[in-house]
Amino acid sequence: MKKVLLSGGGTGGHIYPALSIAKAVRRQNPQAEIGYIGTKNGLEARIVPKEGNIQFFDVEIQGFRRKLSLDNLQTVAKFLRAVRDCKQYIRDFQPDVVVGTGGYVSGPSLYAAARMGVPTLILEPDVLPGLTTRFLSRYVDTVAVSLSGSEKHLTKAERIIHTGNPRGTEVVRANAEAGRESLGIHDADKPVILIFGGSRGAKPLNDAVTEMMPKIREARHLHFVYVTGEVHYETVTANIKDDITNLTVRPYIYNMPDVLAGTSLVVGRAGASTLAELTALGVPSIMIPSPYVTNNHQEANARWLEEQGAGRMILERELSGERLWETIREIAEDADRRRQMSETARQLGRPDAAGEIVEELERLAGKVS
Ligand SMILES: CC(=O)N[C@H]1[C@@H](OP(=O)(O)OP(=O)(O)OC[C@H]2O[C@@H](n3ccc(=O)[nH]c3=O)[C@H](O)[C@@H]2O)O[C@H](CO)[C@@H](O)[C@@H]1O
Repeated sequence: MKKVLLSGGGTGGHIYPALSIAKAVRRQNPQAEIGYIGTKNGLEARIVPKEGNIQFFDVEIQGFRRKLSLDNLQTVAKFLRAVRDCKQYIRDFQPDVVVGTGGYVSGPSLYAAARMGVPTLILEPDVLPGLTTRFLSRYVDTVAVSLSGSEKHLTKAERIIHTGNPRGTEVVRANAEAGRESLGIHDADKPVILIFGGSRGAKPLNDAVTEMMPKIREARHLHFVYVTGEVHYETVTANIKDDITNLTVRPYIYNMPDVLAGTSLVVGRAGASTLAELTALGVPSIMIPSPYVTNNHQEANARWLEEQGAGRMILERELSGERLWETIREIAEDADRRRQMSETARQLGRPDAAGEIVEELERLAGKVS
């Protein structure tokens, strides 16, 4: 397999799995050429170029509204234009296989590829497949699912394989020491508590963290890494005094695999990639699922983790600085409990996911060429 064209966007949960696949492809064939179809204004336009050596093709696309609306006519027009652009990119790049990892942009890319007879695979990261996967499932050659249960919503798919999320593979290869160093944490024995609200930050979580700041300042035996999300950074940091020595605040973290590998406890949202990362590494967590997602799927994710004993869940409507602090304290200060949660989490992980996906891509590429 020499040329792979990836496509996924909007949030980290769709971009990072695609990049993990790119890395796994290159481990097998360092000469492989990788292309990426994304939107100019999406997070992918910032993240993908940082990987280096990936050709970026941009398309314009917008999502469908669930209600009947005039906007949807415009969406259809944009979709058709995007399909035309993708066909041109595919003709230029000549990929052996096209891979989608979700987000609206995967729609035209995979649809165009399937129509042109180029082998296609889509990865579904969540238990409840999104609109794009449901639409594409009848056109693509393979749907790779991350969590069992997805398959029953994808009855039109020709072939479904269970792989897990490739982000799991990437984090187990990460370097914990480099992660801590990059944040200026030099004490190897100090438990690190990483707080982040998905790839874009979460205001309700930030409010709770602001409320517990006096407690954080006192807990010198712990180190807190607090990722606010780019858009919230200025407002949040304006209220934090800069003399808190056991706290590192960042708007965003680009070397998350290394940072996660050096983390003792994560506090955050329950998106699919985050879950894959925590379970592959065996990091205990306190999840505050986002209630603003389709079919409340993050609560299902968080509940799944809690029921197995790998994490704790606090619903956003019950979140307060005090409640969060108590839960952090219970786990952070009990090393045995952390070890137990960590072991349980690790048993749920799928560290081989990327390799399994690459194997399927090889099979698909070989089928046609
Ligand atoms: C709000 C929303 O709609 N979220 C959805 C979105 O994922 P969303 O991007 O919100 O969340 P995910 O947990 O899936 O992915 C976040 C990714 O960003 C990384 N990260 C995060 C912060 C940071 O500073 N640096 C960094 O690298 C994390 O390590 C992770 O790899 O798509 C997922 C997959 O369909 C869904 O499960 C989520 O429910």
